[in-house]
Amino acid sequence: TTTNAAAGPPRQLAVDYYAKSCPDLDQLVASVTAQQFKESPVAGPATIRLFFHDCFVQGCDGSILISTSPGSKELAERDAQDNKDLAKEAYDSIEKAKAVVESKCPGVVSCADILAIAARDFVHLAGGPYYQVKKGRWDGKISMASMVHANLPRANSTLDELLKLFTSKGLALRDLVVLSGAHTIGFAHCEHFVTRIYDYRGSKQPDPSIDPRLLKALRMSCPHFGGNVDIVAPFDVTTPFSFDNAYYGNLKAKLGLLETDQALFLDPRTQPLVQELAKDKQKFFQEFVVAMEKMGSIGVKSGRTHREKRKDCSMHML
Ligand code: HEM
Ligand SMILES: [Ca+2]
Ligand SMILES: [Ca+2]
Repeated sequence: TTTNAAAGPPRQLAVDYYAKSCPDLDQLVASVTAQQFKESPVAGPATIRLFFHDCFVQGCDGSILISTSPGSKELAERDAQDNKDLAKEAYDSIEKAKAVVESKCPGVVSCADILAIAARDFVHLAGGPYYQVKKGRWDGKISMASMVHANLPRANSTLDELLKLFTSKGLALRDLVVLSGAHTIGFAHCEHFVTRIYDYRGSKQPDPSIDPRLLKALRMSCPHFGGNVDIVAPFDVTTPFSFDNAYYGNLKAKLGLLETDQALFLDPRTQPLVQELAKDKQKFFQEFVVAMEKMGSIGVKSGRTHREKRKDCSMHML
């Protein structure tokens, strides 16, 4: 075990945290995620991303689920610009799962834990690994839009910037590469890569590290100016709905969508990891599980202040 004097002893998460208080928790959440996966497939990738954005801002504490209080001057995290693209279906999944869990185990399970479980379910439903989720997170009470931007990566962050951010969360270079593999499913709006395909770093030219056919296709979907803001492109052009390791093979073939995706192959520090993961799907799965567990324990709330278990995950209880 490691000592962490400055932060105090880390709160222990445990797979069987609710074994007595809510023994069927995983099945209750699964009944909702399976249904959502069928009815609104966009909920899957969006919920995985929701979990990431929760953990990186104030730790995995459900802070991203809180709604802005009516009449409040300060917006909540979910209304921050960087969270605008998170599909409503993701929040709906968590609300629905919470309602089902509350009906069986009232006042017991945190929203943060439900989000962690739902994210795991959607990874698995899309063909990814199934793993046991450790639980015991408390919900936070603080949710401020102003805290979001500095704690999330940008689509054109450099590898050094990404590393700095991930390291500040206790994640390593390897975790960055492995967790980016979540981009094996899901889509991005044009705004996140439009500069890359028309005016890369002010050159008036596209990024030279994009496959010309992908470039052409992306330009057809996304005009430089005045395009439809709802248009999206898949992160993984080969298997956009399947949670596999194709993402890494794509990076080798210059098929990365964001600058940050392609950077993982371009940088000599991360290229060997990309090569490894492209070759071995099982290895990617094993490492993804470990990295998700690490991400899922960022800033987990302990102590008596600023913690609660909300009845309604979007409710702001101050
Ligand atoms: C490494 C830095 C990362 C950057 C710069 C980044 C950036 C982005 C951007 C710009 C989008 C598109 C959003 C949209 O237009 O709707 C996106 C989507 C997504 N991200 Fe990331 N991301 C990163 C890491 C991660 C991590 C660590 C995870 C989870 C473990 C993740 C999971 C996802 C998923 C699943 C989507 C698809 C969402 C959907 O289709 O609704 N990303 N990301
Ligand atoms: Ca949070
Ligand atoms: Ca895929």
